[in-house]
Amino acid sequence: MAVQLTDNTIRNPTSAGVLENNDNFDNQNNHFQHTINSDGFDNSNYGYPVNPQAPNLGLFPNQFPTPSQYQYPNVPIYSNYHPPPSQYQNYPNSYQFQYGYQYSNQYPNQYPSQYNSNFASQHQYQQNAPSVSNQLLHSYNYYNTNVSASKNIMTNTSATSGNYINETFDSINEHNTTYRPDNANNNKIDNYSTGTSNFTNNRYSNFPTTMTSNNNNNFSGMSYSSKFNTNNTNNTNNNNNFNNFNRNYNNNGYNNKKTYYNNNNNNKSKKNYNRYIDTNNNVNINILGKFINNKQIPAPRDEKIEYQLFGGKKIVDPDQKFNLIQSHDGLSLSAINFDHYDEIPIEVTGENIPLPINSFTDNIELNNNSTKTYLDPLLIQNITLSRFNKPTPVQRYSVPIVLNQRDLMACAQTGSGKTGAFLFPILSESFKSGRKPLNHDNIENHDNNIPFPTILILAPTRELVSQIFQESKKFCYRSWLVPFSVYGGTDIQVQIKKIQKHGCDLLVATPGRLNDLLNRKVISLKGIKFLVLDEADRMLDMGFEPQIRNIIQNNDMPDVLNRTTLMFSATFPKDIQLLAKSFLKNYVFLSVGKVGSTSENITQEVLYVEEIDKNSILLNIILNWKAGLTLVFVETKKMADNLSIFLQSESFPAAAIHGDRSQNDREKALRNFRSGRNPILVATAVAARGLDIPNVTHVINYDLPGDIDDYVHRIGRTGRAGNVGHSTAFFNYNNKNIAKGLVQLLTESNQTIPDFLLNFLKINFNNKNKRNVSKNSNFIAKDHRSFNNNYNYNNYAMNNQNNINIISKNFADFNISSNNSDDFNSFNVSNNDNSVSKSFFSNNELNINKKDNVDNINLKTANNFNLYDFYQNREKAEYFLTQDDRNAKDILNKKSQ
Ligand SMILES: Nc1ncnc2c1ncn2[C@@H]1O[C@H](COP(=O)(O)OP(=O)(O)OP(=O)(O)O)[C@@H](O)[C@H]1O
Repeated sequence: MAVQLTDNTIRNPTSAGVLENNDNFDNQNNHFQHTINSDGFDNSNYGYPVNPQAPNLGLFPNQFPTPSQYQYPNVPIYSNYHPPPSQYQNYPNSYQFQYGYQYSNQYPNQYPSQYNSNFASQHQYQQNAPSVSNQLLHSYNYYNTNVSASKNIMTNTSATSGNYINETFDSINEHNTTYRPDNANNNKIDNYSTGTSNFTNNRYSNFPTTMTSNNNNNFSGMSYSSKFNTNNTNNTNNNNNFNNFNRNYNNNGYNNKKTYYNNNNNNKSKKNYNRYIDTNNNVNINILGKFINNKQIPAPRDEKIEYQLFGGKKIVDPDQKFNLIQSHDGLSLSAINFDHYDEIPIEVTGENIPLPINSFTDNIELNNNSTKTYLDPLLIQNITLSRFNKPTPVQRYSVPIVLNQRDLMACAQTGSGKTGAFLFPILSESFKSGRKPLNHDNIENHDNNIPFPTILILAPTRELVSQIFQESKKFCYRSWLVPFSVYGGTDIQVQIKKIQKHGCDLLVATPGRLNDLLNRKVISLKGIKFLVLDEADRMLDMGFEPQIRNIIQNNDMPDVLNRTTLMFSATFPKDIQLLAKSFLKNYVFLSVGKVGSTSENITQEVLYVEEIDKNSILLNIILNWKAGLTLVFVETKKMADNLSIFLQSESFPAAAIHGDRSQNDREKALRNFRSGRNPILVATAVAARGLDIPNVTHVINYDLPGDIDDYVHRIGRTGRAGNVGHSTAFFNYNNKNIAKGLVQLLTESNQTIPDFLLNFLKINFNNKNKRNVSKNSNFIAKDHRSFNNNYNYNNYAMNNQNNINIISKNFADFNISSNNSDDFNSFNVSNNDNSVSKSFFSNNELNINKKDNVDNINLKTANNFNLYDFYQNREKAEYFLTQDDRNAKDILNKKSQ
């Protein structure tokens, strides 16, 4: 078959595969229609681009026109094609360009963005690569590429799985690029005679295996993983400026050491290199400080370890707005913008709340005796090495609260620095005061081989434990504390051996593995001074609560009065707050508001997508996504596997992470995601909380979770620490349960609410149950104790019982609290005769007579006040209270007048 060519189409001039004259442009469908003769050409590699003026490029080199023959005189803008016809969406997959020169600065840049993002997928440029910006490139091959002077290639671009073979780059500029070719051989990044090459903020892995003649280059803010070997023949590394140049290849060696040190005039001071990051639990005893005569003696500084931990040159500039930080794996850098942080509203409730600090070096008021303290100087040094210039809001408040020995329940945005908020005060205090002295009995019974940590941090997932451990290592540097982490999926015997060999003062653990170690009696909790529950609401929900209770109450950990207990999360539902109180004493509740902070930094989009359409819509989104890492959440492990296989079959470098994968596979998937090797990660809820991965630019809720708090944590994997991010959620009827919460959250975060979602609410909930959607709600969670609100009925709710309060009319809000846990002793509602509870209620005229129900909800005596049982029987209890709703409400209102 033959079709018409338009006049201005440049014909393939070669003898093989000449197009016939009657090829033509289809105006109606806006694409170039042509068919190829039976000459060996394949339609899939032929027929695009859509530009009627563009040439048709053949598949084989000898069918290519010479460069001059396919210059585009007037490359049209395709902005009218929206959305692009589906047949163009894959343009130009599987193309091979022998000469790419004419494409630079012309074709890709003028192509509309929806095409651009797809540009160069699986392409081979055998000569002269084009300039490419904001692209997601995968399977990108450069052969024998020559880029002429001062071309920007790969700006804000993510390139993976490419081949870079025999290249010569002449003065190129690369910025903010993730770059992971598979086979990078014999590459030259040279400056011949023209300007200087600039490489800034790029992430490289597996590249280049060999790099020669590095002259006058400026490498700054770079991260390389895998080998970066300049140690080859004719190597003349002169006058290069390696600034903040981090390499991480997991202890595989430091191949180019000799080269760097032997060459001339390189700004190569050792401290500009990060040679490797030790991701293992190995303890380097050389950097352990001592605690002698009630004083910490820090170990001497060690440059090598400092580069491992903190990754490069210290940047201390008090005036700079942007604070460069390094990721946990040393693979990338990102900037924190603190501009909005001062506007964030903070609500702190509780008794005698200590004043916040404004800088890490501020004096801290101690309430007890009006003396002052300060953060330990060693800790401040480590904070400085981490390039944290000033505390985030949650840190400003938590530091003095904890140093005043107060328990804390803190609720702050995802990515707002909660890890530092608990580590800083705890470590500072521990640096100053050492281990908890064991009492006589304890010493006698203490087996020397059994470590008794001072600090216990519990977190719900292995990955999060590992991340907190990495952070702990930084801030414990040179101190007397040995940090250690334990989590499932790893050899427990190896862990036991290590922990017994090195000891352990700061333990980060998942509850399951810690219970296992406690059962084997290889660790003791009797020295615990500080207990932290990170992601506390998750830790106390139905899944984890029994394990947590076992660790805290059924082992040898000091009781609540003899330890400091801290709970952190970005979400704190009311029922969990009630439950949590049994682990806390007279705590301060800290809520860091959301306005102007992370929640607005994340642009949230909700699309109506039926199940059957999810895959194709996902593909479309990924194809059109700009640079960065994409995290896709699904509900089931099976779905995670299936979806990642599907994406791989579509040539997308995706991996899956979920609880059924081996720990090795989980870690590998995460590592490859962080490094950009697999820039798409399909995950179950296992990756929803806490993980701090720089460069996650897009979170996609392929399946929405059932709970709005889970949604908050999931989208919080992007837009971290003041950076911006984007989230897309696929919504359909199956997500009915989350609709109201979603609308509320979108409203509160100033996001656009799609009409379909509002209609959905109207139809399905008839607006009757619509929750109060308030734009003014600046806080994720409120303190649900009495003094947090206007209904403060101290001395009222219960005769002779101070501090026992009723704050609201329904059971979920029905809150019995005490500022003094001893009060519970007299609050003996577990008596079967119900006398105390009866008198409690009748004194307050609440008139609740159903004593059977009181028995059923099984409130126990004060010392062992078991809100868990209370919670378990919630359904019954709710019934019980709603009967008397009206009375209760009336009385409360009366009293508040
Ligand atoms: N004071 C600070 N200055 C600069 N960077 C900081 C500071 N505190 C924390 N960061 C960085 O901000 C990022 C987010 O911190 P972190 O992981 O502690 O957040 P988070 O509040 O625990 O988030 P999530 O709720 O998701 O667990 C990290 O990369 C951390 O290194």
